Amino acid sequence: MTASGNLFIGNEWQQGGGQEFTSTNPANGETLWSGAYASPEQVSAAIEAAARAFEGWQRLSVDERYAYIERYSAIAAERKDEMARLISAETGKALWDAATEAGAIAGKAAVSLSAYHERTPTRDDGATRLSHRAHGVMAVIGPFNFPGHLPNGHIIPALIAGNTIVLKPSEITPAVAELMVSWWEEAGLPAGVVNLIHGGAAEANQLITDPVTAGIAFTGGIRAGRAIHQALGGHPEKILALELGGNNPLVAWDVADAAGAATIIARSAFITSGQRCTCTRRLIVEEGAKGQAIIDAVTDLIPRLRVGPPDGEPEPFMGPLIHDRAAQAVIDAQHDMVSHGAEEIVRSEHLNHGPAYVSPGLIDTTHWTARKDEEVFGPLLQVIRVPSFEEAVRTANDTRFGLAAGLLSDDAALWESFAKDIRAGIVNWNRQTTGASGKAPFGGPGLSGNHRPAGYYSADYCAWPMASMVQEGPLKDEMETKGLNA
Ligand SMILES: NC(=O)C1=CN([C@@H]2O[C@H](COP(=O)(O)OP(=O)(O)OC[C@H]3O[C@@H](n4cnc5c(N)ncnc54)[C@H](O)[C@@H]3O)[C@@H](O)[C@H]2O)C=CC1
Ligand SMILES: O=C(O)CCC(=O)N[C@@H](CCC(=O)O)C(=O)O
Repeated sequence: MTASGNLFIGNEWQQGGGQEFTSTNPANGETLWSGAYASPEQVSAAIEAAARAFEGWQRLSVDERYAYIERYSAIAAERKDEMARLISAETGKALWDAATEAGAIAGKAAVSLSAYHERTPTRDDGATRLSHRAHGVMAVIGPFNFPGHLPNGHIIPALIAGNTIVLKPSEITPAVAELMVSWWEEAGLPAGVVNLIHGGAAEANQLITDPVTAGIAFTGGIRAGRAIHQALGGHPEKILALELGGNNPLVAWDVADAAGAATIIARSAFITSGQRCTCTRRLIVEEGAKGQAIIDAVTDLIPRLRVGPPDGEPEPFMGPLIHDRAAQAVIDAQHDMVSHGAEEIVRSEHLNHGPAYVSPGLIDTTHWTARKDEEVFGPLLQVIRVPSFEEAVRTANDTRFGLAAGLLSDDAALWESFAKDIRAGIVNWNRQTTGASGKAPFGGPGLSGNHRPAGYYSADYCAWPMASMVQEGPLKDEMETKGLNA
């Protein structure tokens, strides 16, 4: 935390008045950061500061607002190594993986500006006019797994549109949020345009239900997403964008290069230790020799994936999970599957590096009798063998979620058919399910969100359209009024 405090309200750093908490490096258990949650009064003060700033901020032109954002992005680009090291230390991501996130933070501004112009165009033909207006104070609530890039992916489009922000990052990753907010301060942003509070569910709930908060951009799991949706029931006046999890399928069918497929599968399932919402959770293959060849290739590859300290040499493929409870949850999920008929192919195991580490696991859940359609947020990949491609697509769609899906196949006709029938927002062919493009919308149907995709379409939930019919003055009413007595 900064010398003067860990909350940023109205451009002042101040100590949190609520419960004290710490952030821990999952690779070694060391305390990385300590601070305190915002008190209820401080949550209110942050909202008030953002509300005061809104009037002036929304009156600036897009170009004027963007000038601040460009300054922030230049700082982010200059200091991306520092950010990568912090992300890696706070989340346990391999340093190379954290560096891609730090790069994405720096690269978000330009793409968000084109998205704003494309998605919220201004039109004026003399008689009708279309413009877009900001909502007001927007709450941004972030997850731990992309503690910089994902909140940043809400904040920048919201600021371009003219909103002001109260950010509540994950309580597991406060330090990354703090560094990011210090860059906004350094960029000279007017007081109150971006505010930072820390807290958990209670603080988030106060923030979103405050009558002044006009919009909520949330990225996280289904449980919190549902709680927010319920808390805002009966409040149609608030814009709510929920980016939630997935139980993402990857179908491998008619692929000659099984080893090549295996590397794509590994990058889909195990990158960031399986802690991406886009990670493949279910690998669907053909019964018999063809499917077995894919499974064998993945089985051979798994021991080659280096798991170790995020900054280790040689560099690891993946580091620890976010904490030891997350690691244990993977082991428990695997145990639950095995006790209901699933068969371990490569067992996910605790590793000597520390309690937050587990190795990648591959498990055949074809005969799992108590199948759960839940996101296991870690490096455990389920295999499901099916007799036909139709059954593969049916199995892929057999989920309440709908975030990402993929097909690995040499057959273009299968891809065309897959793309027509699969139900997911991100659907890839011969590419990993992870690593979505910021130039595309990011979200999906079902329990993966509430139909307000982020990424390129974030501009949509950051502004509302204003339609005008206009006639230049002086006023002269030339329209006929029917039913009017002379
Ligand atoms: N679709 C997407 O864009 C993405 C989705 N995710 C999902 O996020 C999850 C992992 O991140 P986590 O940090 O563990 O998620 P989480 O849902 O536990 O926490 C996310 C945020 O919600 C807050 N929160 C928790 N309970 C709340 C409540 N009742 N009301 C209001 N706020 C509450 C937390 O304090 C935190 O800031 C996974 O499920 C993953 O799939 C992660 C990244 C991207
Ligand atoms: O908004 C964007 O730039 C694209 C979204 C994105 O970066 N997605 C990442 C991470 C999301 C996650 O899984 O937490 C991805 O697709 O890997």
